[in-house]
Amino acid sequence: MPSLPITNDAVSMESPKQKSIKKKKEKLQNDIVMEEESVKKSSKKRKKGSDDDEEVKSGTSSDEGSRMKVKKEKKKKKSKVEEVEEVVVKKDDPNAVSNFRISEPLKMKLKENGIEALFPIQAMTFNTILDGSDLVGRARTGQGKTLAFVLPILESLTNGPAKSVRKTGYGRVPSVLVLLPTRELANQVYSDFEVYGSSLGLSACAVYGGAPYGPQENKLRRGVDIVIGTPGRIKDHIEKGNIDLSHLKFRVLDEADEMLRMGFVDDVELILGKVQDVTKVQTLLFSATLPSWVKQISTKFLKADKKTTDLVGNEKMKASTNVRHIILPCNHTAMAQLIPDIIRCYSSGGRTIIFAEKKESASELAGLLPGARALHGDIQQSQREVTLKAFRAGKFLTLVATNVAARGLDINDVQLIIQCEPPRDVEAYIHRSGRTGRAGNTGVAVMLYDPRRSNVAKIEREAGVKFEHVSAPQPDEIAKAMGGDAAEMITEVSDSVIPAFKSAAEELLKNSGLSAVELLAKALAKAVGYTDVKKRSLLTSMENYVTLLLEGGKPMFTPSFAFGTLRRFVPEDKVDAVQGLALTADGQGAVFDVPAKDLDVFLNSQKNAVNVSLKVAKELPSLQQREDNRPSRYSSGRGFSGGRNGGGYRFGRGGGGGRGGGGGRGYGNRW
Ligand SMILES: Nc1ncnc2c1ncn2[C@@H]1O[C@H](COP(=O)(O)OP(=O)(O)OP(=O)(O)O)[C@@H](O)[C@H]1O
Repeated sequence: MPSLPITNDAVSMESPKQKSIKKKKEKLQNDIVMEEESVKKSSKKRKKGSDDDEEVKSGTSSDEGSRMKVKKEKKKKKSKVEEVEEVVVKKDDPNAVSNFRISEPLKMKLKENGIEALFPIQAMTFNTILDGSDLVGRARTGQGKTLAFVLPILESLTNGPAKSVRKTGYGRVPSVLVLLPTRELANQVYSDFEVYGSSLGLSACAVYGGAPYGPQENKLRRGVDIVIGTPGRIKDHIEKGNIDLSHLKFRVLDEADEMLRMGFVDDVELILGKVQDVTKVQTLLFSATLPSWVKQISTKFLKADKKTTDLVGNEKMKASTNVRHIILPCNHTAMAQLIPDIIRCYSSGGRTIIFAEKKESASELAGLLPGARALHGDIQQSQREVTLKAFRAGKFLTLVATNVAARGLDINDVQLIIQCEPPRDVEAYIHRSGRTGRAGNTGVAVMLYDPRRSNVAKIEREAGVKFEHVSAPQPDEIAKAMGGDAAEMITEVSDSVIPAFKSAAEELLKNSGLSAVELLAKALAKAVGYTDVKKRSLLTSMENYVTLLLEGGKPMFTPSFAFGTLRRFVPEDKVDAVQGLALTADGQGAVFDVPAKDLDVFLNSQKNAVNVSLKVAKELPSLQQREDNRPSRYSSGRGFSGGRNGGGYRFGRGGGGGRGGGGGRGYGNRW
């Protein structure tokens, strides 16, 4: 049977009607902004015109009135926006929930959770799954692949083809088995099945390693309809006789490529092989990335007439289109000091997930960043769950994780992803950066890299992203990013505090030797916790270093040639202190960092050189890329083939450690 057509993502699927509604919404939103601006302006005018305290006060109270009016208006208009939205969903959207064979209780539950229409991957696969086909589904991160299998499975079990054959009652054996790569993902998918399944009287159970067997066994013994778990623990339960797959109706491989890459391929095969009559089971395979070797493997697990819905296909851009993909040069020594500023500039006050390659690096970095917590495979499972729950609840805003958090995790308001170094696989880049910009929201992914060692071009090429190149945030950018927040915080402080603090303020103004504006600037900085302005180099992002550009009037083929040129006119000890020297992409020069205190020595010594130019780089030029010859982490679909040598590092202490990773069960040991 033919595959479903490959279509573009949600953005390009807008109908003319939807476009016109979108315009209406934009107009309404513009109106709101314009009205706000006009109130701001009139309040400014009032303040300007009043000299005496009383007048300012009355101006302020009328400001408050205006602000409340704007808020009310805004609310009214927002609800208009929502109304418009609802009309689109109800009347015209072919993906409206009402257009699918979804039963009433499930519809209600979806509505309760704000879901009125299916996302494209869900809409395009719903009937195929409900009508009984095996399916390979692929859509970019955050596009709703989980509900793409949850909804039709639930309907099939309660109102569709699987209804008549499904086991019910106490001690029933499961009808659905979902295999996925991480424990955190198991819990997340479990809660989707619980939320939506309970509305139809179906129950689910999550089973994964690191958690006690007892409660899992009890639940399985009482009988569940859906089992979700990681391959190792599922296999254990099968072997202990706790899971009976004889009446299975659905097998789902979520994040299939990662499961197989992690070395779970034997476990997965063994589990899937327990199903005696495969003709009676529907198998679904979903991921945002489907390397060709996974497609080959899928022919082994899925029926020959399986369907494929691939919303990425041959499109160049494989990563999320809702994410700004940024790269920033940085050496490991500078990382822990730089990251807080990246968060200040790019997180919009939301949550940040930082990805480190190794467990030790994640713990170490979490310890160095105020308010951050670590999540990785060496942390006890119960603590992992506590940490993730607290992160979801907003109790802390920075999570430093290994790849355990790279796949599938859907956490509200993650605005920023930071990757401490380029991952080896393009798939890892796609999934990590996809923890933001989900369900139509936007986000930022910043990847740190060492220009001399990292190969970002490979990721750029294979993920199809066009990286924005930026340098370490400089004080003016930080002030710009935070100044608005700071001003808002000050504006929000009640005027009632003025009399209490006025005399202290007057005293400060009199004695500080600073103007009122300068003092206020300091107060704004303090209000957002930024008390020390640091300049950073463009190349390594190190504090108190400056990036210099050396050009010699002829091609510079190697770093040693550049060092040799420098040695001709700069004192030896100063050349030895140079950091991060890298050749420019045009082959005509080199950039490197020098301690700010040595800057004059470098610039003045060029008087002794002929045909050489040395100047402070205003921006980082394009640099030569290192070709990546590292072996692939997996081989021909048989899971992870070996560890990675080197790559370990210590934060703030420089240097690269060398520790073999991997071993055992693929990544099990790495994260
Ligand atoms: N039809 C819908 N309408 C609104 N929100 C939805 C809809 N479907 C899913 N969502 C929300 O979108 C978010 C992303 O969904 P989901 O986690 O399933 O994405 P995904 O494609 O599996 O991503 P990843 O590839 O990263 O695992 C979730 O918060 C989910 O609740």
